[in-house]
Amino acid sequence: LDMLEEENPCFKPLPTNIVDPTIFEKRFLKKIRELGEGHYGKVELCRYDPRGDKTGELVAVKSLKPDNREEQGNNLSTEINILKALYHDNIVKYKGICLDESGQAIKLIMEYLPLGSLKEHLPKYRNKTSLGTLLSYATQICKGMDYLGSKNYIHRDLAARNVLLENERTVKIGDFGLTKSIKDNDGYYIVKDENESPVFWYAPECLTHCKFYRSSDVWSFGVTMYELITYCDSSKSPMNLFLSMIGPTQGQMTVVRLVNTLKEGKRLPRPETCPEPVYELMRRCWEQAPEKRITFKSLIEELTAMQR
Ligand SMILES: C=Cc1cc(F)c(CN2CC[C@](CC#N)(n3cc(C(N)=O)c(NC(=O)OC)n3)[C@H](F)C2)cc1O
Repeated sequence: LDMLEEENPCFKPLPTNIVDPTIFEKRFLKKIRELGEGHYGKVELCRYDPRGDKTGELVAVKSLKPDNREEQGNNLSTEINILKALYHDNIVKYKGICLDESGQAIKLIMEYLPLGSLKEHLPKYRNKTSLGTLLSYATQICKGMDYLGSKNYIHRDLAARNVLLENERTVKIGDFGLTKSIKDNDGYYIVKDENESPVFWYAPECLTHCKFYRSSDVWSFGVTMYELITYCDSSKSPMNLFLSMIGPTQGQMTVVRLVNTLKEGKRLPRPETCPEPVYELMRRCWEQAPEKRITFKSLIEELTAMQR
């Protein structure tokens, strides 16, 4: 029998030095500063420093505010499960999770991209960023979005503030806080909590019927491209331009005025630095009817052709 035991691998003790690299221990996660704040939580820059000598790696950590934990807990878990399953050069990398002792306050650990979002970066590096580079960023965003759509997800919050720079040449979609699966509800998601919605990036069907399709993400991409071409100049932001078009209103009247303005066929105007063909592409993202809008696949082809 002991011959059997020594030889048989089933009896060998499991090695204890195998650790799961996606589990981060709270005691080694040291907060450095806040990177952003959302409705229900925040994203912080942390150093994971198990050796305690500041040689650990920098990571971005998303966590929920205490009073939103129970209602938003499953949203963060959903976001974690979505990001964990996404592998694409233009999507921020999932690194793991951090459980706290109670196991209540789970945290999402992502790679840290120190150049930050396009919203912060483009205004500062306007003179260093050519139109070609902007079109390359737009193409990369479409590649990430086309991949997301191929996995039956809709993003629902595509905007320059959620696109990160890995380096001067590479961008990644960095936040999936509102991403939903449309696997089993025939191609659209019913938008529930209005207060999350960035209305000036939302397509008409989202504002009127609370329905969000893949093609609603295309509309938001068009608005994001508008931001790129204007180097995220806040004086020309989609919000400021739409407010100037619909007149300063407040509260829910804003959405009503916006819907009517869009229904009349009014759209964000062509920025003076924007070549006609590029503006034409934006306009094809802003077709009133969702099914008439250009797809991310076609956007990739047309944007690539423009860069030749
Ligand atoms: C709880 C919900 C919630 C909380 C939030 F704070 C936000 C808003 N937040 C999103 C993540 C954010 C922008 C993007 N993309 N970002 C990520 C990195 C990174 N991975 O490196 C980064 N880097 C950076 O700024 O370097 C100088 N910024 C930025 F934190 C804003 C959205 C939310 O849904």
